[in-house]
Amino acid sequence: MSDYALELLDITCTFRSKDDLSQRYTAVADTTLRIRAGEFVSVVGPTGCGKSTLLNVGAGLLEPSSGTIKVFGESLVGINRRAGYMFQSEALMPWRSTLDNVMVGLQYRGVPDADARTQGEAWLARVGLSGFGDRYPHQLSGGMRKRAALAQTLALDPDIILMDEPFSALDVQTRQLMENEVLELWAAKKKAVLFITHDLDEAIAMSDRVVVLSAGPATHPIGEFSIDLPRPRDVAEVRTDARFVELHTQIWNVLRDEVLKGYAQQLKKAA
Ligand SMILES: Nc1ncnc2c1ncn2[C@@H]1O[C@H](COP(=O)(O)OP(=O)(O)OP(=O)(O)O)[C@@H](O)[C@H]1O
Repeated sequence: MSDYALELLDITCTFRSKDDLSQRYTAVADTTLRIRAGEFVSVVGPTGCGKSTLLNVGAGLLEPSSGTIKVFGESLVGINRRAGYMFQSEALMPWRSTLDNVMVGLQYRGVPDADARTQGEAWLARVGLSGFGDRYPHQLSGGMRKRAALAQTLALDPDIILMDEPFSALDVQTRQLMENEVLELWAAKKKAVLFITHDLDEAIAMSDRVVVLSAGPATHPIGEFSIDLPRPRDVAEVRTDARFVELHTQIWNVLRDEVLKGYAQQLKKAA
């Protein structure tokens, strides 16, 4: 079996420009990204560079213009059924209770209702939401909704977890609590994680490896850093570690110019 859970090989994604349909825009070019089984990899890059595009390619939601995707060594066709996703936006269905939201994926998979309920309740307990199963999403705080979404994703026991800035809407303290919870759950099950974030501190604190993308167009990896900080980690405490500071400086040296380029492009687009 392949060592890699997910391989994005020589991926290029070209879109019709949103502003002028006769123009084409190459968001991502010739990008190769491999994630080992059990590895936690973060991808950082300037705003609008193509991070979500790569994640969508890995999820099988977006077909690249060229390149190959492999899942545990097999070429991916259609949706990546070994992967679970957690996006920035809320994925909970507002008309379903929290427990029903967690159960729904299992029910779609044909798990009998009683089993789905037992597993759903166990997942709610694992993410600290015991007793909240009958609440509706609007009756939960932002952090609780993220916990419910996490339970919904992990209940399906995916071998690969794709996360696109899942905690960016949360306040700093809640965010750190959630990051620690994700690390604990990950340490127990050791799934492959592809984590997209704007936040370099978050990327370093969580990951085994951080990949830096260039500013667009034709975004591609321009740096890769192994994060040799010991585990288990507390995301707040690890930030004071001398090695964390050293890694942050090294990665920021690569990322800084790209962030400035990305920012200039956003200003140009807005003008
Ligand atoms: N379906 C599409 N059609 C046209 N252009 C697109 C499409 N999807 C993405 N793009 C463009 O591709 C580029 C990369 O977008 P993407 O959302 O992947 O960036 P990102 O790094 O995730 O952004 P952010 O950091 O703001 O979340 C952007 O310029 C975006 O406008």
